[in-house]
Amino acid sequence: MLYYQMMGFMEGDRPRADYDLPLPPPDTASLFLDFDGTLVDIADRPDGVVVPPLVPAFLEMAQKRLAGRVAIVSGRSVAQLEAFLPDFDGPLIGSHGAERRIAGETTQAREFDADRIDVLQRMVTDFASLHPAFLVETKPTGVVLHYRQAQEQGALALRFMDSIAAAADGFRLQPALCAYEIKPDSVGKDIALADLFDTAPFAGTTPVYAGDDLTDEPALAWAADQGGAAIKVGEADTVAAHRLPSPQALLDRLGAWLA
Ligand SMILES: O=P(O)(O)OC[C@H]1O[C@H](O[C@H]2O[C@H](CO)[C@@H](O)[C@H](O)[C@H]2O)[C@H](O)[C@@H](O)[C@@H]1O
Repeated sequence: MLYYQMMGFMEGDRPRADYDLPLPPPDTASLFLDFDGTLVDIADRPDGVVVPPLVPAFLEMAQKRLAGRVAIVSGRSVAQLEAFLPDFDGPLIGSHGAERRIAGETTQAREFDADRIDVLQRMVTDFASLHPAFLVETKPTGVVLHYRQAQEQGALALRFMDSIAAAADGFRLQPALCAYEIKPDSVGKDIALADLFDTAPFAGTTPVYAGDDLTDEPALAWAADQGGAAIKVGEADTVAAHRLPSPQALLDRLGAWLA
C-alpha cells in the first residue's frame, strides 16, 4: 500500500505524488527550500503561520548532513524569516531575491527606489483601509495586498494593484496566493539562487529545490537546468518533474533522504 493510501487519500483524488522521487547523493547535494506552503502550511493570515517543531529540527539535521548547504528562498522579508526560524543560521533569500542574509549580514540585491516604495506602501495601505477584509504587508522592497479574507474582492485587488504597479517605473505586479504584490522588477528567486550557487559551499553541488507558489516556478526550472531535482509542493500547475502533496510529505521525503 502506498503512503497516500495509508493516509486515507484515494488514488485519483490528487495529482501524482512522487514519494520515491530520485534525489542526488547527499554528499554532493545542496537544498533550497521555499517557506510558506512548502515548509509550513498556508494560514489565513501572513502572521498566522505556525512553524511546527519538526521544521527547525529538520533544518538543523539537514544543515549538518549537507555541511551547511541549505538555504531558505522566500517571498517573505528576511526579518520575517528570522522571526519564524530564529535558530536557522544558513543563507536566507528574502523578498523574492531582493534581500539576502548571508553569513549573518543582510543586504539588498541592488539599490531600490526607496521613495517609490514608500509611495506604493502608502497607496496600498490607504486603499486597504476602505475594506476591512484587506490586509497589507509591507516589505523593505515592496508591498503586498492580501485578500484571503475577502476572496470575492480578488478582481478589485488586481485592478488596483495592477494599475499602480504599471505606473511605478522599476516595479512590477507579482500575483501570489490570494494576494497581489508589487516588487522590484528584475528580482527573482532564480536570479538570487544563481548568484548564491556561484559561491561556497554551494558551487559545484547538485541542487534540490522545493516550492509551492508561482514565484517558485523559475527557481524550479533553474534547479532542473542544473541537473538537480525540482519538487512542487501542492496541486498547482508546475514545470517541476516531481510533486509532493504537503509540507509534511516533503519533510518526510527529505528526512528519509538525509537519514
Ligand atoms: O515564497 P514563500 O515563502 O512561499 O512566500 C510567499 C508569500 O507567503 C506569504 O503569503 C502567503 O502565505 C500566507 C500565510 O500562509 C497566506 O495567508 C497568504 O494568502 C499567502 O499569499 C507572505 O505573506 C508573503 O509575503 C510571501 O511573499
